[in-house]
Amino acid sequence: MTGEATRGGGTATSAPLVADTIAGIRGAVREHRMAGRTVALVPTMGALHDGHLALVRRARELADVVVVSIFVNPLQFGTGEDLDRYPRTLEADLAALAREGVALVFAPTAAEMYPVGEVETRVTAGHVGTLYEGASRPGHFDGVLTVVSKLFHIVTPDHALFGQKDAQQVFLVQRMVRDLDIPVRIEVVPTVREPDGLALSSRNRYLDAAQRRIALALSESLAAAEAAGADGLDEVLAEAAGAFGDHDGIELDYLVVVDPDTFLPVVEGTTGLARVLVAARVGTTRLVDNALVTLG
Ligand SMILES: Nc1ncnc2c1ncn2[C@@H]1O[C@H](COP(=O)(O)OP(=O)(O)OP(=O)(O)O)[C@@H](O)[C@H]1O
Ligand SMILES: CC(C)(CO)[C@@H](O)C(=O)[O-]
Ligand code: BAL
Repeated sequence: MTGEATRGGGTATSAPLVADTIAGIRGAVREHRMAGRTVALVPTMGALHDGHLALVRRARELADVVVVSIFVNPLQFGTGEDLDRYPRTLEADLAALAREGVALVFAPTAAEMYPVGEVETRVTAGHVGTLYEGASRPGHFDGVLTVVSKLFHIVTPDHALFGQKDAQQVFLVQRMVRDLDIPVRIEVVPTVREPDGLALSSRNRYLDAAQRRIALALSESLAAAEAAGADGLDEVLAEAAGAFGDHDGIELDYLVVVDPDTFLPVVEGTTGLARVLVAARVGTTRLVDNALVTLG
């Protein structure tokens, strides 16, 4: 790697090597490959928390070398969304990754990833990409899949890790890998929660104390859904929606129960495993969560 392509820091044994160019990370990965080492990629947008670190820890179990990418991808943000205010905490992120023994960090600029500005060629997420998160954030999943596919081409990992918290993203990434024959194994890591149930999320930083309490409606709605599973879909939806009735200051965006295999909504009378997806706005902050339920 060239000096320009890297930003080290700390001791050589514990601090990750940080590449901000595609050539730099490719060169660093190539060196590990030549030494016969396997590689796992953890794609993130930074502002790291214990959810991200759970992905990193699992990645360390799966491969010899862990690459964490930190990139707030403009392509997956719509007009009026929080691209500009999204938390950027690179120094703290690097310190956390050093403690986790991460070898390599890829932290490119937008100009490095998209040198001509808008990209003309994109991966399309298809019909499921237009539902739920995709309905509220048009183009979001095309942006996610495009950058994830670029990251796969740049890092060429054996394994890539994603959090179950973003369930629709997981489904679409897995399908992209299958549809496009990308030679990477996708590992899904369970959602890490606060002791009171709130799913960890970088966007939780936007919440004040009162909003933080109100945001518990998401995990409470999922707990209500799980408890009502035996009574079937209509009860699950009614019980889960009830958790939002108890709170002012939160606006339900969607609450839906989907078939885990197709990610399409299930109909009343369906039995077996299904996934409840929920999204809500607390003030100006959008939060998502999901859980498995057994229907019938
Ligand atoms: N609580 C969590 N548990 C497990 N994985 C998580 C959790 N939160 C995020 N992840 C995963 O970490 C990866 C990077 O996510 P990202 O950087 O967008 O963080 P985030 O907390 O989801 O941020 P945001 O608030 O923007 O949704 C994704 O695969 C995501 O699913
Ligand atoms: C996968 C990802 C890093 C792509 O930008 C992002 O969508 C995220 O952090 O979940
Ligand atoms: N964690 C999902 C990425 C996003 O909200 O843009």
